[in-house]
Amino acid sequence: MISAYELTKRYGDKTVVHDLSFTVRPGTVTGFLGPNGAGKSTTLRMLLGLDAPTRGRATVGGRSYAAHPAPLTQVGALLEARSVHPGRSALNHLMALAHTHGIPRSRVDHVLELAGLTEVARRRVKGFSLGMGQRLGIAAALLGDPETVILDEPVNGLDPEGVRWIRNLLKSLATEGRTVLVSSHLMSEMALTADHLIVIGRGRLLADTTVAELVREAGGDTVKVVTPEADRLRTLLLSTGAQVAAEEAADTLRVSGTDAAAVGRTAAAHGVPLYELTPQTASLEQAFMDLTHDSVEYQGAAA
Ligand SMILES: Nc1ncnc2c1ncn2[C@@H]1O[C@H](COP(=O)(O)OP(=O)(O)OP(=O)(O)O)[C@@H](O)[C@H]1O
Repeated sequence: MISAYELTKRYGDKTVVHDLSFTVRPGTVTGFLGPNGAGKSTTLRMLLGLDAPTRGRATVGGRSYAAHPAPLTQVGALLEARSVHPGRSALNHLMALAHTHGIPRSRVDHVLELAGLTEVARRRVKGFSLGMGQRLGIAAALLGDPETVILDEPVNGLDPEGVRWIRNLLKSLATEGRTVLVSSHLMSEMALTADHLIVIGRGRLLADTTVAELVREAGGDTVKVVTPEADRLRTLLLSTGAQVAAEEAADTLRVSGTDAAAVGRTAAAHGVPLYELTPQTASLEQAFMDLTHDSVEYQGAAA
C-alpha cells in the first residue's frame, strides 16, 4: 500500500505538487495520470525518497522509503532517467544490484527471462535500444520480488509488442497481490491497463476514481438512434424514464439511461421504424481532456 498525505513540493516560488493525498491499494493496477508537467515524476520521486517534500509525507508499506532496511525487496521502481553504466552488461548490472541485497543469481536469471533479455544478457548496455533499456529497468525493479512496484512512464519508447508485454506484466503483478502504481500521460493506454486512476493537473488532485466510474461521469454510455419518427420515439422513450438529447440531424436521437436492446423493443412495440441503433461509449480520452483542460500547462494555440 502506498499513502501520500498532503504532499507538497515547491521549487522556488513555483508549487509543482500541491497538497496531494491519495492511497494506492494492493491487488489492482493504479494509473497515475496527468498532462505533461503535471507533477507525476516529482510525486513519484517523493514516494521513493529521492526528493524531499516541502510539506506532507509519503509511506510505502507503512514506512517512508528510506526507513526500509532492504528497500529493493519492498519497492521496485523504474524512473524515466536511465541510470545504468553503459559499459556494463545487463547481467553484470543486475548482479551488482543483487549483491547489495544478498539476492541470489537464480533470481537475476529469473528477471532476465521475465523481461525477455536472456539472450542479450551479456551484451553491453550501451548497445541497447530504448525498448531493451526499458526492459532492463523493469527487470531491475522486479529483482527484489517487491510488494510494491512503481513505474514512471514504462511504455515510453516501446513498440506495440513491448507495450502489450508491459500491460500483461502489470496486470499479473497486481493479480499476485502486489501494489502497482504506473504513471502515464496517455489515457488510452491507462484505460487498457489500470483499474483505478489517480489524475493530477498542475500538481493538484483532479480525480481518484475507477476507469468505469470515469466513463459514467463522462456521460456514460449512450445509444444513437436514427428514425424517420424521431419526435414520436422521443416521447415514447421519455415515458420509459430514458433521457433523450436531440442531435443536429432531425432524424437522430442520443439516448441515455437505457441500452440499445430496450430502445429497440420500445420502437418495435410501437411500430417505429429504425434506420440505425448504435451503442456508443464515451471517449475516455475526451473525459481526460475535459478533466485536465484547465490544468494543461502547454497548449497548442489552435487547440
Ligand atoms: N528540479 C526542479 N527544479 C525546478 N522545477 C522543476 C524541477 N523538477 C520538476 N520541475 C517542474 O515541476 C513541474 C512538474 O514536473 P514533473 O516532471 O514532475 O511533471 P510530469 O507530470 O512528470 O511531466 P511529464 O509527463 O512531462 O514527465 C514542471 O513544471 C517542471 O518544470
